[in-house]
Amino acid sequence: MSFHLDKLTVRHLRGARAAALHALDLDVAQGEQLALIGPSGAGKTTLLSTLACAHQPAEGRLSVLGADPWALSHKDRHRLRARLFLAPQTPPLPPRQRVVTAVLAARLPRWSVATALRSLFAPVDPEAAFDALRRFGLGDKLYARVDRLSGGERQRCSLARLLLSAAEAFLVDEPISALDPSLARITLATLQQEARARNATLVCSLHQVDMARAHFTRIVGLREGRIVFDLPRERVTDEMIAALYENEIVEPEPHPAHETPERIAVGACF
Ligand SMILES: Nc1ncnc2c1ncn2[C@@H]1O[C@H](COP(=O)(O)OP(=O)(O)OP(=O)(O)O)[C@@H](O)[C@H]1O
Repeated sequence: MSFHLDKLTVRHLRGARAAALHALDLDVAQGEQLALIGPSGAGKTTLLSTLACAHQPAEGRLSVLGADPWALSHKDRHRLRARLFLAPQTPPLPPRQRVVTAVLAARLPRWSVATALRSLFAPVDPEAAFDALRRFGLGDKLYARVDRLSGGERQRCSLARLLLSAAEAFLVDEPISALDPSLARITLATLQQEARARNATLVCSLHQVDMARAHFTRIVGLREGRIVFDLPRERVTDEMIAALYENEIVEPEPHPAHETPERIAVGACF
């Protein structure tokens, strides 16, 4: 079992009355793949970072790869985290670094200090970084600077790190939020292939419900910090999806009257 949650409650602020996750029960077997869906603020990111042992739960029981992370010593919890890969929505990549160095950093936990230092100056295994980037359609960015990448390219650069990691579970937060439909499909397919090939668990939050239903066989719907459903995709109905997102669609503001060309021109000057 990769993850076992038993009545797990998580609060962002110690002592805060409102919990971000309320008494969640969830089991995820090793090698299983599931999509996490739900409206903004539902708790998807909080759940992923809790599974990554980044948030200490307030109540309930959590088991990650067979261990209670918060009963471990600091050092052992660090070792446990190294067996997981959390890909945040906005990856914290060092801005001035070359893509090749940023991707190879996924190997740091397995390198000696000498190898790590050497790789900063002359990348130790650029072919591996290239292969990982190529699988996400980014092979041509190997030597680009991270701060010159677009939002979608940064996201895929972070996912290329995942391929070079030795993680047994991938926790991926909205990996396709900045991608066009074709790249989104390639990206999800690559993540799923990699997870299958190494029998890693994949928990992936998605805002694109259609993509979640098309790619994942298990769908977990989260709303206001609670699991609303946890079902095989064929049992998830359109009505359930509508209820999950009910009242979440904000009507656009009525269009303002057209600006005169003069005003647009003045605005453009400033
Ligand atoms: N660092 C934080 N401090 C305090 N509250 C937080 C923090 N991060 C998230 N929250 C709150 O926890 C709840 C769940 O947020 P979370 O980011 O997990 O939702 P989400 O489903 O990932 O949303 P989105 O789809 O918009 O990314 C929200 O009410 C949010 O305001």
